[in-house]
Amino acid sequence: MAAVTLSLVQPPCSMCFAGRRLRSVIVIQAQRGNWSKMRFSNLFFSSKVWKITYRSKHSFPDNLLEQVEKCANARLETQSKLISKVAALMEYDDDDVFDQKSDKQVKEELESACKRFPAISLGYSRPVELYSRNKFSEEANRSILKTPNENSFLPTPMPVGWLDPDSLSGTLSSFSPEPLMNVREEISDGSSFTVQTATSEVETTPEEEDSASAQLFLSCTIGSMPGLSKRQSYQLDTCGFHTMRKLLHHFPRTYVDLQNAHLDIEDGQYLIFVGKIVSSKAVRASSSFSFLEVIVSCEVTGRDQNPENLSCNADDKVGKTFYLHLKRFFRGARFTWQPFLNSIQEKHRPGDFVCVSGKVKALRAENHFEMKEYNIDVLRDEDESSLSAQVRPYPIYPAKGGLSPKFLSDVISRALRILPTNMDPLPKEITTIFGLPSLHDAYIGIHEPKNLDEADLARKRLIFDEFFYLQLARLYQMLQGLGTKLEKDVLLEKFKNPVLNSVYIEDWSTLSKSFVKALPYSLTPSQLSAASEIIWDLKRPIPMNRLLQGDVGCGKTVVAFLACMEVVASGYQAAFMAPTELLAIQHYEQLRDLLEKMEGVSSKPTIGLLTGSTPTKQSRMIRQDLQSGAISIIIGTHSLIAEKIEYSALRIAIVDEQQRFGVIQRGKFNSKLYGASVISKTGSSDSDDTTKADLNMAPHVLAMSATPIPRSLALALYGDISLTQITDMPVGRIPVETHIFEGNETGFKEVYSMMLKDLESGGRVYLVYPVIEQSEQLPQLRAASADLEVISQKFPNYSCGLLHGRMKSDDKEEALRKFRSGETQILLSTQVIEIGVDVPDASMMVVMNAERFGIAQLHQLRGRVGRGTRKSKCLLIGSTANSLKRLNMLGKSSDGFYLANIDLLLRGPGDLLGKKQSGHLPEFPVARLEMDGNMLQEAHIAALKVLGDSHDLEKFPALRAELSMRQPLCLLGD
Ligand SMILES: Nc1ncnc2c1ncn2[C@@H]1O[C@H](COP(=O)(O)OP(=O)(O)OP(=O)(O)O)[C@@H](O)[C@H]1O
Repeated sequence: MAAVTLSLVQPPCSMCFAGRRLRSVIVIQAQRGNWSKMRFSNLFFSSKVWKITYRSKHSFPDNLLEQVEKCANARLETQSKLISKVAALMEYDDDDVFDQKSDKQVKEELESACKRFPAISLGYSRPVELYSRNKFSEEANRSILKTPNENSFLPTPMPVGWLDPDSLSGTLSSFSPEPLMNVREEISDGSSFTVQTATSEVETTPEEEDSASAQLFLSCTIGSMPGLSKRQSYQLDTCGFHTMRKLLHHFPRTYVDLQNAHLDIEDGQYLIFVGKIVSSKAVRASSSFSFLEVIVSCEVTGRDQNPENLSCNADDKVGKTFYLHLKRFFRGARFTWQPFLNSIQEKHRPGDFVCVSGKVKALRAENHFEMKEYNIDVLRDEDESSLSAQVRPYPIYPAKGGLSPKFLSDVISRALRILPTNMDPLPKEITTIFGLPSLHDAYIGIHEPKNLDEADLARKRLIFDEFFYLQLARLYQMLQGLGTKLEKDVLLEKFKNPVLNSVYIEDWSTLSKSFVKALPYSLTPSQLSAASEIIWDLKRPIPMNRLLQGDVGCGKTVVAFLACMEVVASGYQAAFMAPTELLAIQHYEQLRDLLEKMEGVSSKPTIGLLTGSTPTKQSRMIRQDLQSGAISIIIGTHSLIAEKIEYSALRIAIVDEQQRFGVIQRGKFNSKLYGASVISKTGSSDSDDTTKADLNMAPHVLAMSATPIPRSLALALYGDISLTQITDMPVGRIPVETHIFEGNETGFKEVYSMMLKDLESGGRVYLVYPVIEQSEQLPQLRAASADLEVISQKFPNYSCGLLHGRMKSDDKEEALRKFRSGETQILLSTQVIEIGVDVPDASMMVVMNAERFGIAQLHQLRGRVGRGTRKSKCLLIGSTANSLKRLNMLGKSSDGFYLANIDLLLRGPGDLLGKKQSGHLPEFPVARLEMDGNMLQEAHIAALKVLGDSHDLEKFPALRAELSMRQPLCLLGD
């Protein structure tokens, strides 16, 4: 049997609960038939226990009974002490049961009781505090949760300790609510009844106290919410609703259109009725199951829609009486007690006017409907009915952790009643500018909207908050890293007017100018302005953080090379990090060739290549050269940020954003601050800007995105980054022709014939497959390895190569080299070639099972061809006729940004960015980046405005507190 440990040294509030629990235990155990063992000095009290419990057959916890029994033979004071407990549990005043004693007597009694009942540790709290049910929550609790409406949401005056069936019924099925199991824990855990806030330090002045405490509301623990039983708060807490914020952020999944009842009710409709209770019956169905059935009769009037009655006057209204059977079920022995059943039955009195809303289910009898999930409000009089039966959206909540939607909606509704109106941390100015409701109204609007527009506006505000705090945190963190107010102002200004500054080519370094001269083509206007913008940044003593965006094949790499040249010209080092080894090698070779062609430069930059496959000895030498400054541009993969790598004077890190170079990696580059002593050997510095302050500056970061990321996504991913876009294509590019085929016999026949034609005219063909090996699970997928033989046989006059991720690095490079040089004319590959592979002579891209790839991905693949002057084609083969629809979109547009936006809408950001990158996207509970991207930009502007007004948010303490709560700095990386 469960042992009960009662600690009397608990805080008063918890004692009150401990008492209630103990009472429950006594009642339950007495119900089990042990009531007769109890000895009480007060006969009336004894009979009360008997009355309540006579029907039941439970057993009493031994030790408690023993104590009570022993008490009967003990001294009067000891006896009365225990009886006092029980009496209070049974809601009687001490005075009814025993006489008041002097302090001395009490003290003596306490000491002797401690000896006699080791299971009970007695303290010095006044018993009355322990049992006073009025001290349900603490004063501090109230100071935060108090509102004018509060009283109406305090617990209904049911017998103390009894569970409110209305709110608990839903939870019972999923929890095993064995009341005894939690007794020890609940009694001993008194601390949870004090107000606990999950806030970090919040600094407020006395004047702000009021609003600050209102803002703290959201951080109050769920246990501090008035009107919840300890059990309910425990259940809520266990299911993740630790704070009021968590609870209020359990948003409705959807809303159904709640309409006023009409004459032609259909099964499954959500309707509102106003009517009169006809009967209310609570029935004990078995020893552990009971139910309540309330029948409400409702008169509904309206025009008769029956065609047979069309002869009637159109203005004539007819009436019908509907009977609603509202049913609620209770599982658990304690819900079968007659007093409990009486109490719930009495809550709904026949004759009461009520407003009922919920989903109807037709019963067999005509005009009779059942409602299992419903809301019922008792109206004061019949006149109120017209007011109550207003059409409104009916929120449908998702269940969570076993808590039923009904229970959650009830608790949320209670929380809304005590929501302070002045809880909004956002400055009023911001909400006004962006036309947003206050936070209070947003919570009300999302949970209990009067109409769908209100719900929509509320959602807008909540989305705005999600985006706003993300932006604010990122910008705030950046500002913290800057020293002077001026620097901060300049940075914010730069974000407000992003395309602000650039350096004309005349002012570029000699090295950069010579590099431009060495190019076999002239830069496009877009490339020029991108390079100028970047070079302007490079000349400033603030670390650059820029994203270079441009459609596939637009020529981003050469712009990045120019940034390297500029840095090297100032006597510093540059690191260029590629996502794959293949690309690192490609960039290295491209740069090496261009440098070779460079003329009129006394000392050319020295370059190095470092990847995971670089032999140990060689990599050691490269590391040494980096440390000494002998290498001025290093190209490689992730190995560039390995711990052992030390740079002598790293000034810029260029990163291909395919790998989503997050703040954490950026931090790694930051940790590679160069030592002031060593300056790169190429230091033919034509800039005198190098100051001492420069030497300790974190490197500039230039990220390159081959995926044209819609601006909203870029903001969500980076927030703090400046954008540079290349919007034009090199001159002479011929748009790639896109053809879509169904992967049937005819389709393939046509594809092969087009391939042959292209090969005959000297072209080179990529064949891209979704998988390397054929799989039994997905036999419809063509596999690169398996197809090598088939294709070789089909095109016997041409040689085929194979390239996939499982090959060794050398083999991959060899396969690509052969294809680039023309030794092989057909390259069967997986999507490893999707990123950055540049073979200008390739003229045809064939994608097998194209529906397996995202639109943005296919656009990237298509970008592998048409990079030279040859007319190129892209053939997309869909497995089924159905899959062709989506592929057709590619046929219609070659604009990467347009396609990326479509992909974002169709498949969400995860697919657009690929698993690796989308893993870095923040999670937004209500916002969908693909739908709400515009709001992100508004939030960005708002964050800039707020920080512009107060760099460290000193003017907005509430906002700062909220920010620290929402965005712990550890989440922001670095
Ligand atoms: N202004 C230009 N005129 C002609 N050709 C150019 C120009 N700029 C770059 N190129 C060439 O265009 C091809 C593609 O350039 P690059 O690889 O830099 O593109 P990218 O934007 O990085 O593409 P991807 O997104 O595929 O990585 C290269 O062969 C490059 O030499």
